Amino acid sequence: MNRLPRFYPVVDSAALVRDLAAAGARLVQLRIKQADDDRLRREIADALAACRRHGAQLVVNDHWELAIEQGADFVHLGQEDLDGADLPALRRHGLRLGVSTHDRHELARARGVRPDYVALGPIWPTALKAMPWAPQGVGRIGEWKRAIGTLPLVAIGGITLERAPACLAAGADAVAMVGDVVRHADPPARARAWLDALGSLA
Ligand SMILES: Cc1ncc(COP(=O)(O)OP(=O)(O)O)c(N)n1
Ligand SMILES: Cc1nc(C(=O)O)sc1CCOP(=O)(O)O
Ligand SMILES: [Mg+2]
Repeated sequence: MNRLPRFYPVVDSAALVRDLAAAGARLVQLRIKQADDDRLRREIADALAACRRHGAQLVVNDHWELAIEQGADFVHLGQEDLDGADLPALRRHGLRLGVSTHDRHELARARGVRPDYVALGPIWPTALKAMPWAPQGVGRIGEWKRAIGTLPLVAIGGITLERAPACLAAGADAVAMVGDVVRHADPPARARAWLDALGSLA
């Protein structure tokens, strides 16, 4: 298992994938929740071209068939997506898999599909989406890491640059975020600040 870059931004456009990859991000997720297949194809293709140009890896959230078609590096799936996804097809086409977890049951289910990383969230409250889970707290990162060992763990939910070191110290291998970068006045500059703060391992 190749180590995940510690800085893992989640964005909703190929343009932002491009800008963050150009700024130095080496793992970026394209998370588009409402779009028709033609637009999704264009966005994924453009995001992938930008990642290839800058030596970054692209994660596609939800849209696993288009991710296979376009040759993305990773797919990220939520628990509700696992039933409908053709996981053997992902493996056949060489895509790696990230799975969301929010409680012990979901962690056990995620581990059962042998993902390349699991995510735990929301660590802190998040404004991005309504979630039925209470904030996990930093302590649960350590609990998850002790449970999964060398399987990479991504922390997500309310994570800011200021909060990130606590997540990494608690055992997260990477930190994922939306608002702290996407809602910043200058997302590429914020990405560079993240990369500087997380050091060469980012
Ligand atoms: C790195 C990472 N972790 C968790 C999520 C959430 O994914 P999911 O459960 O599929 O929910 P949506 O993002 O689709 O609303 C993620 N996207 N990335
Ligand atoms: C997309 C997502 N998934 C979560 C989970 O817990 O599975 S929390 C989250 C939102 C992350 O956005 P922000 O960094 O702005 O809080
Ligand atoms: Mg999803």
